[in-house]
Amino acid sequence: EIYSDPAEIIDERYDYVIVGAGAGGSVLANRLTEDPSKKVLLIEAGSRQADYKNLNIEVPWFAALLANSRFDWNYTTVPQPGLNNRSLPFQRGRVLGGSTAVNYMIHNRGSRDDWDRYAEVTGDKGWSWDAMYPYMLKIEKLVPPADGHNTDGQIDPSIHGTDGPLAISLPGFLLGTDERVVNASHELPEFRYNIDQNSGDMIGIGWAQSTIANGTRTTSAGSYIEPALLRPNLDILVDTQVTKVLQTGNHDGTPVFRGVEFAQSATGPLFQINVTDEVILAAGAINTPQILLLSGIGDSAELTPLGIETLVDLPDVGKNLQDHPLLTSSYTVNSDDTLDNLISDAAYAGQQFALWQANRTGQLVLSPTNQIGWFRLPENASIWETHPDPTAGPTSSHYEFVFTDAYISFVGGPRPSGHFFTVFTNVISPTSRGSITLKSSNPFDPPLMDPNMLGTDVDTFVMLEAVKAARRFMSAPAWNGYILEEYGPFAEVHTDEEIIAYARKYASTVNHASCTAAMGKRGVVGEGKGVLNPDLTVKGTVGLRVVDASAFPYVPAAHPMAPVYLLAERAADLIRMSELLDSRAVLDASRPGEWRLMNQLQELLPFRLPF
Ligand SMILES: Cc1cc2nc3c(=O)[nH]c(=O)nc-3n(C[C@H](O)[C@H](O)[C@H](O)COP(=O)(O)OP(=O)(O)OC[C@H]3O[C@@H](n4cnc5c(N)ncnc54)[C@H](O)[C@@H]3O)c2cc1C
Repeated sequence: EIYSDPAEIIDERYDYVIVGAGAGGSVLANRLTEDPSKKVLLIEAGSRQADYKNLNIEVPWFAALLANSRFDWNYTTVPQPGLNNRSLPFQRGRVLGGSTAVNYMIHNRGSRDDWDRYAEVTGDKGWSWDAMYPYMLKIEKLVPPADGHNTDGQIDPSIHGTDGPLAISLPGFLLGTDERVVNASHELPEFRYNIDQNSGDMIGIGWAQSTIANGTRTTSAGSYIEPALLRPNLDILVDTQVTKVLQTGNHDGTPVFRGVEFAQSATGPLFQINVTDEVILAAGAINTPQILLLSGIGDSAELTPLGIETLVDLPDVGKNLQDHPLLTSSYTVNSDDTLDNLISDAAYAGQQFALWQANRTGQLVLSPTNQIGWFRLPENASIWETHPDPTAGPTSSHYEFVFTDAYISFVGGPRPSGHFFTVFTNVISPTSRGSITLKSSNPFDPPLMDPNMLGTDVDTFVMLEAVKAARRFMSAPAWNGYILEEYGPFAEVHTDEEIIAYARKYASTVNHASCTAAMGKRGVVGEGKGVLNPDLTVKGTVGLRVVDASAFPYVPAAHPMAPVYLLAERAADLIRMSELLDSRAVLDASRPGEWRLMNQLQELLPFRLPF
C-alpha cells in the first residue's frame, strides 16, 4: 500500500527499510517482498503513486520536458574548472521510479571488461560478466518496436531475456538518417558496425535498445514496484525524505544501523523507525553519500567542522564521484523532414501526439537516438605515452557517439530555425573524479556536487579526439547530399586548441553520477579502500547496505541504468543469502532440511559451493 502520511506507518514492524524508489530501490522492493514472511518499507522523497504515469514521463520524446520539473531535484553542480567554471544543472529523478522515470531510456548492460574489472577490484567473482549474465537475461523482456518493423540485423535476440520485468525495444519509428548512419559505419572500417552492443563487446555503431515498450517509457516503478503493490508485505511512504540512518546498538563493538529518521519538510516533525534486518540506501549517487555523511558515516575531517559526530570513520564516502561529459555538435541538413519539426512546429507535434494517444505510434515513441557508437582511441595515441589507458579493457570504449535527427544543445541560447543533425561526443571512461560533500548539517540543504568535468588531461584529450572522430564519421560518402555544413560555433573550431576551448565552453553532463560509496575489497578500511564490502554492506557497520549507482568502483563505460538494475538484482540475492547464513551458523547437509537450504544457497550463488 502507498502512504503519504508517516503517522500511518510509524507503528508498523518492518524487516527492511529501503530508501529511494529509483532503479536500485524498486528492484529490492519487489524481490525482497517475494518472501511473504518479510515486511518491507520503501521511503521515497518524490510524490504520489500515479505520478510515474504522468504523460511527460510516459511519452518517450517528452523526456526533455522533465528537467527542472517537479520530478527533478533541480540540483546544480559547483563551478567546474574544466568547463570555464560553469555550473551545470545536475538532473536526478524525484518520483516513484527515480531517475529511470526522467532519463533518456538507453539500455546498456555495460561491457564484459567493466564487469570483470568490478570483480577484480572487489575480489568477488560474482560481479564478473559471466556471473552477472543470468541477471542480464532475468531483468529483460525484449518486445517488438512500436512500429513493428522487421528488426533483423539490428539486434541479436538470442542474447536477450524475454520474460523479465523490464521491457526493452528497438526504436519504434524509422528515420531517414538511420540508413545513413549504418551505411557510414560500413563504409569506414574505423567505425565498424556492431549488431548488438549488449553482447559484452560494446565497440562499434549499433541500434539503440531502450526501456520503451508499446511506445511508452518503462520505469522501475512500472516494472518492479507496480507488480508488487498488491503484496500485503510492501508499504511505500512517499513525499518523505530520509534525513539520517540511526545507530541502534553495537554488535561485537561494531555499530549497528537499523533505524532511519525522516521528515516531510525542513520545518515538519522528524519521525524514526527501526527495522529488524537491514536499512538499504538506494537514494542514488548524490543522496546516498549525503545521508551517510549526515549520519556520521564518512571522513571525520569533513564531519567535525560541520558539528556532526563521526560514528564510522570512512574517508571514501562521497569521494570519487564520476560522470560522463557530453558535447553536442550540429550540422545543417538538406531536408525538412527532421525531428526538429517536433520542437519547432506545434501543429505537427500535435498531430504526432494524436497518433501517440490513438495507438502509441508516431515519432513521440522515440528516445533522442536511434543509433549509438562506442569507440576506442588508437593504441598509438600520443596520450598513452604519458598516461595509462583508463578503460577496463578492449570491450570498453573511450568515447561515445549519440546521433540525433534534430538540433540539440545543452547550453542555453535561442534555438535556431531550420533542420539539423546532431552528434553527441561523450567521454565514457573518464579519469576525472569529483565529490559529494555536505554544505551544512541540514538534510534539506542540497549537498555540494562536484563531478569535476573534463578535470584531467586524459578526459580532455579523449573529448578532443572524439570530436575529430565525429568529423571523420560525418564525412563518410553515406552523408553526401544530406549533410550541408557544420553549424554555429562548431564550424569555427579547427585546431586542437580551438576544439578544446569549444568543449570547455559547451560541454555538459550525461547525468551519470556514480561511485560515491564504492565497493572495495572486503574488510579493508581506509582512504582509497572503498565504502562498501563486495556484498554492498557498508564497511564498519552492521545492518546497513547501499544498492544504487554509488556502489560502482568505476562509472560503467555505458549508460548506467541497466547496470544499476543488475547490481540490485544481485543485491537481492546477496541479502537473501545472508539471511540463510544468519539463520544457521553452520549448515550440515546430513541434517534433515539442511540439504534443501544448501541447495537454495547454491542457487543464489554464481559459483559452486564446496559440497
Ligand atoms: C536526465 C537523465 C538522463 C539519463 N539518461 C540515461 C539513459 O538514457 N540511460 C541510462 O542507462 N541511464 C541514464 N541516466 C542515469 C540513470 O537513470 C541512473 O544512473 C539510475 O537511475 C541510477 O539509479 P539509482 O537507483 O542509483 O538512483 P535513482 O534512479 O536516481 O533513484 C534514487 C531515488 O531515491 C530518491 N531519494 C533521494 N534521496 C532521498 C531521500 N533522502 N529520502 C528518500 N528518497 C530519496 C530519489 O527521489 C529517487 O527516486 C540518466 C539520468 C538522468 C538524470
